[in-house]
Formats: sequence, C-alpha cells, structure tokens
Amino acid sequence: MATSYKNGNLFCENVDVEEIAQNFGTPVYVYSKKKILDSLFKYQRALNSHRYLICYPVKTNYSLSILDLLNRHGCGFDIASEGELQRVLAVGGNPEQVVYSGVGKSKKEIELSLESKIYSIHVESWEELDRTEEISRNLNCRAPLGVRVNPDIDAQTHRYVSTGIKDSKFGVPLEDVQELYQRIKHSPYLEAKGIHCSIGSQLTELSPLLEARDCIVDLVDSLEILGVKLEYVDLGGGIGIAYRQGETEPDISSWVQEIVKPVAARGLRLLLEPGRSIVGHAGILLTRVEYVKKSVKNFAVVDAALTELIRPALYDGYHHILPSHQHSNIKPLLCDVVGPVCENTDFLARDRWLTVQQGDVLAILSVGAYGSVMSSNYNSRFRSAEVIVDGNQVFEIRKRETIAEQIQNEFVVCV
Ligand SMILES: Cc1ncc(COP(=O)(O)O)c(C=O)c1O
Ligand SMILES: N[C@@H](CCCC[NH3+])C(=O)O
Repeated sequence: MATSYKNGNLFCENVDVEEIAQNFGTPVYVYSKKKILDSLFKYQRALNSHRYLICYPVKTNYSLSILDLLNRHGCGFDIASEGELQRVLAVGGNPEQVVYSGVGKSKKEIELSLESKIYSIHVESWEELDRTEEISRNLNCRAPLGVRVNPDIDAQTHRYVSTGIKDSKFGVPLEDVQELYQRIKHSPYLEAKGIHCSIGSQLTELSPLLEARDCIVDLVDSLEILGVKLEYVDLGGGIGIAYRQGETEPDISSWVQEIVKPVAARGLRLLLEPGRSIVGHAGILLTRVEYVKKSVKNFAVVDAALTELIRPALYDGYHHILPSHQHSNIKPLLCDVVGPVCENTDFLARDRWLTVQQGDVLAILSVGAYGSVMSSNYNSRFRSAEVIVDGNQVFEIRKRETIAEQIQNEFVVCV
C-alpha cells in the first residue's frame, strides 16, 4: 500500500494526506513514486540475468509523469491507440521499445506506428494483416509483427477482463497461427518478430498464465520447424493485486522466474506487459465527505463519484477505504460510500464500517491502475487534479479541469 498511519493521521510516503486535500482540493488522485518503483524493481530484479523488456501498458495509467518515470527506469511500452503512442513519444520514449496491441487499429494508427518505427505490431486478425501489408507496401517498408494468439484459456477472473477465451474479440485462434506466420514469412512487406498473448487482467490464480506460456512456447517450436525464427515472446500482463485487506497476492518474483525459464532456454527475449501490479497500489483517491445521510440506510455522500472511479460500478470492484484521521471519539457507522452522480450505480463502497463525519477526508486505496484513465465528464464533472509524492515533496502532475477547458471544443450552433 502507498499509505500508513502516523499518530492517527494517514500519510502517503512522508506527507499527511489531509495536507494534500487542503492544498489541491478534492477529489484528487495521489501517487507514490516509491511504490511505483518498488513494484517495477521486483520485475527487473527477477529478470535481471535474462534478455527482457518490460512494456508497461499505457492504458493502465497514462499520466505523463508516470510514463516519464517508467521510461527513465528502462521500461518500454505497450500501446492501444495513436493517443497512447503520442504520449510515449511526448515523454521521449524510444519507439524501438514499443509494442502495439488492439483489435481495431485504424489505417492512420498503423501508418503512424510504421513511420515511428515501433518495435512490433501485434496483429489480431487476418483482416488486420491484409491492411498492414497494404500500408507497408505503400510505405515501402517491412512491418515488424507478432501475432496475438487467443489460446482459449480461462483466466479465472472477472468475465469483462478475461481476454483469452475463444469467443472474446482478442487475438487469433490457435488453429490459424501457423498459417498466419507462413503468410508473413512469404511477404516482402512483413516480418515476423515475435508472438504475443495476454489472457486477462487481475489474475490471482497463476496456473492459467503458465498454461498460456506453455501454449506459446509450443507454438514457437512448431513455427521454428516451419522455418519461422522469432526474436521474442510477449506474455502480456495480468498479475492481480490484493484489493481486500488480508488477501494474498501472487509473488511476482517467483512467478516471473517460472515464466522466463522456457523462453530463455530457447534463446528468446521475454516481453511482459504488467500494468496493475506496477501502479495499482501506488495510487489513492482522496475525497471529502459532503454529508453523512442517515436514512433507511446510512450513506457517506462524498465528492468523488463513478466519474472518477468507475471500477465499483463496472465490475463491482472492491476498494478499501481509510479515513485520513483515525477518530477515537466517534462510533463506526455501517454505510455505503456514494457520490453525487445521478445513477444508482454511483457507489464507491457498500456496507462498510467507517468512522466518518461531515468534512472528513477519505482515502480510496489501490486506484493507481484503471482509475483516473477511466474517468468521464458525466454530469459535466471536472477531471480531478493529480499529484505525485516523492518522500516529503508533493508535485502536481495534472491540474483540475475547469469549465472553460471542458467546453473548449464545443460550438453553440443555433439550429
Ligand atoms: C494487451 C494487454 N497487455 C497488458 C494488459 C495489462 O494487464 P494488467 O494491468 O492486468 O497487468 C492488458 C489488459 O488486460 C492488455 O490487454
Ligand atoms: N479496466 C479493467 C482492466 C482492463 C484491462 C485492460 N485489458 C479494470 O479496471 O480492472
């Protein structure tokens, strides 16, 4: 976790979160630099003696300062759109350390990727292969490719984020893989660089990942027999984190050591795309209690909502909540923590025992991954401010949106 109590007050690194709430307003996203780097270093230490590249998925948290931090610490990037590529380039990321996955790459996105000379495009269909070949022919270049394989493995996670089962839109079926690589091999405009697979997110059971690894390694061997020699294996992201207190989470170091063995034994470079396990616990969302509404149920009505954090509404996601100050004189109250948005699904927590009173600041934990990146302007709410803490220093990395910024691209047309 990025937080701990000192004398009853909640701190992020060496800064009292109450101070952050006062100085930057609420809701505000707060990230711990130390927590991000500690998690990254676990991967790097475990992979130290191998050929590898961590391609941090930009979708997880695309704050420029976080991308810059990871870039300076040796990360490559996994992108899912033109905008994500532009963000990587904006922080001076090396395109030769960028891979691109996604089922709907537009012509413009493929063109930009080839012109920027990214490391590899992960092809997700025959149709996309055709499009890519046509574009690289026009640009008179060879598109560096990996095929994203759909191994039909149940990741045993929330069905919305299980991406490696047969009927999900991601990747190509196993039975097509060899033929796709033959096609790549025989085209002067395509080049087979690697192979890719990412079966889902928030995996707490690691056996599906090992199954996926074995499946990909078998494919590598069968491709070699067909004369297709690859440079890398990319096993995607997916390692889960413990959102609930007392849950255990997968041990990154032992998992990585298991994963790397057969890849390294074949002299291949291992690419991994961990997102949540790097930034998830590094982020908290501070929100202030507007009212403690005592009705048929008790509600702590706060100033954050599903517009800032959609995970509870979308996946019934659990996020632990801590008060910024531990009251000793108030009795805990069983309540739902809800926002001001006009939806029943606008809840951040249900049935929690909290010591809360009006005006208190609450910290919603483990929101560094898929938190601010999934925010919206519903109810014309403003995107939150974001800060990063480094020891006892706090830096604003995104200012709170204003109404002028929110409406700047709109025209009032009198129709
Ligand atoms: C291609 C790809 N790579 C990496 C990730 C990130 O996964 P996680 O944040 O679970 O590590 C995802 C999301 O599931 C993904 O689709
Ligand atoms: N947005 C999801 C994860 C999606 C992973 C992207 N493929 C979450 O919050 O858990």
